[in-house]
Amino acid sequence: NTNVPMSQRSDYVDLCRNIIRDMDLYGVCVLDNFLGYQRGMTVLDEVLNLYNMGVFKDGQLVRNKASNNLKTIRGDQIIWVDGREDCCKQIGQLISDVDAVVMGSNKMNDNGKLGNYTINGRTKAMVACYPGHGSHYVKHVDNPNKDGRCITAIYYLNKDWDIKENGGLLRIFPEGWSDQVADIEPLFDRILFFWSDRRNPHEVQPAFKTRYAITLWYFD
Ligand SMILES: O=C(O)CNC(=O)c1n[nH]c2ccccc2c1=O
Ligand SMILES: [Fe+2]
Repeated sequence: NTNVPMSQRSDYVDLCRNIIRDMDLYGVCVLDNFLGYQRGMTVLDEVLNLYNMGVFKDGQLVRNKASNNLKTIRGDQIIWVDGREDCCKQIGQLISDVDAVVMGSNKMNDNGKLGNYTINGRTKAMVACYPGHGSHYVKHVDNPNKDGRCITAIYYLNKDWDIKENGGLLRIFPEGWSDQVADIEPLFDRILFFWSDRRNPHEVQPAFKTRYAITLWYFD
């Protein structure tokens, strides 16, 4: 039942309850098979098409930690998409499905909030590509200084991803969980939610295969 709108899916309520519970307990939530294989592939095709059109901005320059010289490697390459562009209709559908579960969870929670937030907006979709060759993202907090973003939602597009071979693990260091970390593999059709603030410092470990993800940040 992945071709019906998200809010009509039979497991919609379960998905939202799952998000509410995990966000309240851990501040992190991972859902697999979010769109289903078919629709996941249509989103991947649009992203590959964008990449092959060369519209991604060059990634930020980061010093290659491995070599102590100043050889720089390109980190993530990104493009912002609002989902209504002709070339991004399927990405647009993904966005409305993520909206449906985030807003659904927001409304469904007994206090009508998700983690004391009343979500009322989001950024456009940031399509990111880590071009392999060790490209990574240093440990950081998405929203360290209360810029309004409260939930990070990341949809992964990487088929047949072998974490040992390909790297690119997302490691979250949830605050308050002493030495526990959350290791998330960037697997195809997986979606991840986490609080964007200082509760969730995280890093993208070096990737050795092209690694795609689509990120939305929700505001309250
Ligand atoms: O891809 C992931 O698994 C996690 N990704 C991140 O945490 C992440 N966080 N903040 C950014 C800001 C600008 C461009 C890319 C990023 C970025 O990939
Ligand atoms: Fe981040």
